Amino acid sequence: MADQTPPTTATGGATIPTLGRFPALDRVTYPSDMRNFSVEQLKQVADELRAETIDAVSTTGGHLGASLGVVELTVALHAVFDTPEDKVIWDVGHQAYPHKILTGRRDRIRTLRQPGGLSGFTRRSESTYDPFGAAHSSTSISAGLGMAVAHHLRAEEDPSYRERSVIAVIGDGSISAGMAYEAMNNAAVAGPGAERLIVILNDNEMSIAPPVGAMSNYLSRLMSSRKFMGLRELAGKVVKKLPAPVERTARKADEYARGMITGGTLFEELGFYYVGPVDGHDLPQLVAILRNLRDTDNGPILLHVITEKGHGYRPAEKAGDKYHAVAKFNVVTGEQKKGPSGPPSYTSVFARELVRRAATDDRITAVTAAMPSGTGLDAFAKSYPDRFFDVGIAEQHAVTFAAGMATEGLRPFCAIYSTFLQRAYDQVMHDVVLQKLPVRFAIDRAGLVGADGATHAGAFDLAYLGCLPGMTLMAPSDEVELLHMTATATEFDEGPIGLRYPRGGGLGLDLPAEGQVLEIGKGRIIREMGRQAGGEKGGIAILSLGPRLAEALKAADMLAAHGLPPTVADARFAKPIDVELVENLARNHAVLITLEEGSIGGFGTQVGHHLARTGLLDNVRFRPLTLPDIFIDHNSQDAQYEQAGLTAPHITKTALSALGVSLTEQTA
Ligand SMILES: Cc1ncc(C[n+]2csc(CCOP(=O)(O)OP(=O)(O)O)c2C)c(N)n1
Ligand SMILES: CC(=O)[C@@H](O)[C@H](O)COP(=O)(O)O
Ligand SMILES: [Mg+2]
Repeated sequence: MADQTPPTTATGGATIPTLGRFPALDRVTYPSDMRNFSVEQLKQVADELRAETIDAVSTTGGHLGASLGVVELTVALHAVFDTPEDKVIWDVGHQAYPHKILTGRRDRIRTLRQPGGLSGFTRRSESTYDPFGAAHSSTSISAGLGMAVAHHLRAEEDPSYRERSVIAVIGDGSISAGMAYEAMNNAAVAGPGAERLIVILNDNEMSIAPPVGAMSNYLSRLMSSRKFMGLRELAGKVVKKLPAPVERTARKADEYARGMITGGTLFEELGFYYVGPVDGHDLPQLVAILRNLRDTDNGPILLHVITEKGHGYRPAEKAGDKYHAVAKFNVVTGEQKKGPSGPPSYTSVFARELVRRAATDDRITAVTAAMPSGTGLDAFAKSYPDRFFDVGIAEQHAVTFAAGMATEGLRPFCAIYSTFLQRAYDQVMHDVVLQKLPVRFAIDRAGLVGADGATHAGAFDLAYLGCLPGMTLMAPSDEVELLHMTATATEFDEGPIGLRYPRGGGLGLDLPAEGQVLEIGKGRIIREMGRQAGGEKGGIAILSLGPRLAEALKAADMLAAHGLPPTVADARFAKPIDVELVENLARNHAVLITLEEGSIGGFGTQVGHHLARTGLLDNVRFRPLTLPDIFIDHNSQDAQYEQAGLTAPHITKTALSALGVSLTEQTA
């Protein structure tokens, strides 16, 4: 088969096999199909796999750069290990597209991130080759260690249960997070089974942005101070299997000797057997090394692999972001098909106001956990590099770091996606809220986010922050409101405050030159029709929090067409709720609907609780509209909200049915 080399095509300066002609890859539906391939054949599989990945993502969009960097590693892992019995865990899972193609999902790879299609991350329910679901980073070593230890326990109970290798592949960005260290700290002492854990550090010197921090510097030094490890050195390095106590003594002596000669690596100090650095694009070498590691139970092992993000596709290699996440694109030119430029994103409006305010307030600082462009703080960094802090993928640290700054009289803005702030919950509660520290949380990507799906949905922040005593929480209904709320957060020194806003563009409203400071805990009436229009049935009130207000207004028009124009109010604050507004709406309307882009337990719960405690619930038909109690899969944001039942027709239907009016009755 090696002589069946496919013709090649120039694509963006890179040379890849002609699309659609994959003689080697076509023979591989599952990894076992290539386990008897020669290394030459595996190389051909890798070339074709890269081309197939590029072609597929050009039609779907997605996380291309990370996937291209691990093509050779993916082929080598599946060729050498007995997957799915041996477990390969991809940290984050955004680099797992080639893995999906090789593990029975090639026929669906062009449904990636599409409605009803493959997830953009690993997922247990999708394949037995995905032993652990991911999307939030830095979980792979913990999960892998758990599996390795569990395998051993199971094997002890049941002799037919063969011991397995567990491989966790983690990036240089993801290894900066605390969880990775917690896992490594535990690995060498976790007990029997842990010696079957192989951590592969996929070091491409990139996170989403260039990686930051001492660990990243350390890895660069480690890489540049040692030449790539060759097979000969490896053979000397991998100690033969010995009875456990002797082995441990031998390893101690070995580590000591290496420490004396070369300075032990951090990983060796943590009890890992460090192997590397090795060239992660040299497939024959990778195969040989992995075979050696597979056949030793001398771990836990850390294999340090050097790769290039975007490798093998010139437009990605040349791009500053290495094509971390791309829209659909032209394979030949690499040009991305960005849609028509819509209104400015919420993110950029927040950043604009923050930058403006920071010009006259040097107490404002900004903290991101490895998402400078995603949070818009790259703009802040350009203007105020000394007041900008990218702490790496370290949300917990980011929050407590901001708390420390707040104790010194600064006005820190901690800008974190809603879904990633979940990881720092105890820091929010214990380090910030309990101490009433004025940390400002800019909670981006609140609500449903589209193609990243359930793992990235900002569904829960209203619930998990709203229940904290002394927390103030705002949600803008449009971009002008976001400007005001950013201004409000800047001036609010009474304690912690959060503003949550969605992924994507605003309504295209004209933005005033500056935001106005809002009165804390006060909403606003947008239309006051429900009371008069209610007639004998009583009127309808819709109290909306956040950008669903646009749908509330559409529903208001629909209800008006039914002769029942409602009152519509914008709550602005999820906490403290505007008690006066809520009570008036409840007293003066037969139906009160709350609306929010968040889960059960959020704004509607706060309102419902107040109504119940004051007895007002006895007299009003209260209908809280929230995200449903399910995880909503990847889809367009609009389709997700449709599925969630948070669109104008749903609101209308809810209002009418609460009044006991059927739609057919009204249309008749
Ligand atoms: C807890 C958490 N914070 C932030 C992110 C967003 N994120 C996804 S991938 C990524 C960079 C990962 O870098 P690295 O591990 O080096 O992988 P690479 O993309 O370079 O292969 C970040 C910050 C995340 N997925 N999870
Ligand atoms: C993999 C990951 O977690 C990020 O790359 C995420 O997909 C970014 O999402 P946004 O596109 O909303 O910034
Ligand atoms: Mg990286």
